[in-house]
Amino acid sequence: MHTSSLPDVPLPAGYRFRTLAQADLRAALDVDFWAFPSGTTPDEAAQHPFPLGWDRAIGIEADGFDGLAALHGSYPFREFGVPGGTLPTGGLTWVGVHPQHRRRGLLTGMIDLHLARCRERGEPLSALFAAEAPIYGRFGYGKAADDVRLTIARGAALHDVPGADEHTVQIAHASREQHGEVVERLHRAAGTRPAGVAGINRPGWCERETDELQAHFWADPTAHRGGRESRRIAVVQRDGEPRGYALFRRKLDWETFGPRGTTAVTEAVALDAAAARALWGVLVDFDLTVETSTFLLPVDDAVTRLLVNPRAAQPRVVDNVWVRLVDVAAALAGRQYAADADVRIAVTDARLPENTGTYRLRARAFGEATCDRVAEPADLSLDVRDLGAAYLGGASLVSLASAGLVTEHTPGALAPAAAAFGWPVAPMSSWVW
Ligand SMILES: CC(=O)SCCNC(=O)CCNC(=O)[C@H](O)C(C)(C)COP(=O)(O)OP(=O)(O)OC[C@H]1O[C@@H](n2cnc3c(N)ncnc32)[C@H](O)[C@@H]1OP(=O)(O)O
Repeated sequence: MHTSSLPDVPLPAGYRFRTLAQADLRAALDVDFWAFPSGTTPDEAAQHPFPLGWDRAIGIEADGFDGLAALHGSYPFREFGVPGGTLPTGGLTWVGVHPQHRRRGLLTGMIDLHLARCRERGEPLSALFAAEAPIYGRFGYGKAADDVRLTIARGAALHDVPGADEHTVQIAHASREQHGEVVERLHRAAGTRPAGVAGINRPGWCERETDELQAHFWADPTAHRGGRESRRIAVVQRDGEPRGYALFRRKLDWETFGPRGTTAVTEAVALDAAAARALWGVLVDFDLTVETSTFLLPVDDAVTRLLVNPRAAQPRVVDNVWVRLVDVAAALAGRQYAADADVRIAVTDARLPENTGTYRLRARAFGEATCDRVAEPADLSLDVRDLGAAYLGGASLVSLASAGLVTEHTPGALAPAAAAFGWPVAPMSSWVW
């Protein structure tokens, strides 16, 4: 048992944190499957790549209990997209508590440990995908991004884009050996310059940065296919240069009157409008299918504009990444702003009281930003959770104020601050970690 390297964070009596190693894989999968019921067994799952690094996987043991009572981990995102740049971010994940031990404060202890370790490692942010949306607000995480999910009828009309017909689309079995490099390169480019405009990135975007994550991402176990075919890829090219790709799986269904297959697109990126038009033209027109569903797309993705009848695609908007400012001053100074700003913001943070205070943020539009603690009256005040919601530019401070979550103390301070906290491109992560 190794606990000495962990910060001293309390747990309820009878429970203790424990660092984990490869020998704990089965126990980790077992508690995970207790938390997330699965048709797969831990023994089966142990055959496939495990995405967590063991240096960041922490279990909880309980007196008189075999196995692990709880588990959590985090991914070391060194380059998590924030407006105009990237910041090191602890991507909280694999949070699970055995049903016998729930509602005793184990999640609370795990969050405290996670945030303490983020601070130790110099990660000014933490981010996560929430299994259930009500869980994480109490711990200072705000809903920072949405994604949109579409169901596009086969053959749906798309606007023409000049140059689209100069592209070719190659369709193949997807594999890390064949496509790992091109997918990584295009995915990174789509996050850095999603609209082809220099300096305007997509906040919330992050790469599968570790080898464990890459191996896990490309593994394609039959149990995870939901009855669909193995993973396929469409790569759109212009003059032999890849300009976008989509990962997808089809499923064939027959009814009395004919085929009713579907295509599920799990990730799609394109570097410009013509490439997007060429790619989606293929994705919405597979033989023997009636519709194409999408998974995580930015709410401002090109396809939402390419569709002549976007309403017919039944858009559903769902919470995507949640963000928690672990070090408020470093986080506020570590992003760019969409307008000049000079504003004093009072922040409350019950979980990390060292963050509570007033911050003077000074920024040039799309340029340098500084943030200092001040002992001055605040122009605006809000909780760290709501600062997390606004941080990636996805939630306007004005909209938060309309729900009573931001208070304007200096008349006229709110609107310019809201403009500065915005960003020209909607935030989103293209994959769930
Ligand atoms: C980032 C990720 O990995 S998301 C994955 C989260 N995991 C899951 O959803 C798997 C199934 N669920 C579980 O494993 C557990 O029930 C957890 C992790 C959600 C909660 O763990 P617990 O140890 O029961 O939480 P804990 O006892 O610390 O509760 C802290 C507070 O959160 C609240 N809470 C816990 N779970 C939920 C929930 N699902 N919805 C709403 N509130 C919740 C508790 O009521 C408690 O509130 P209180 O302080 O007002 O009393």
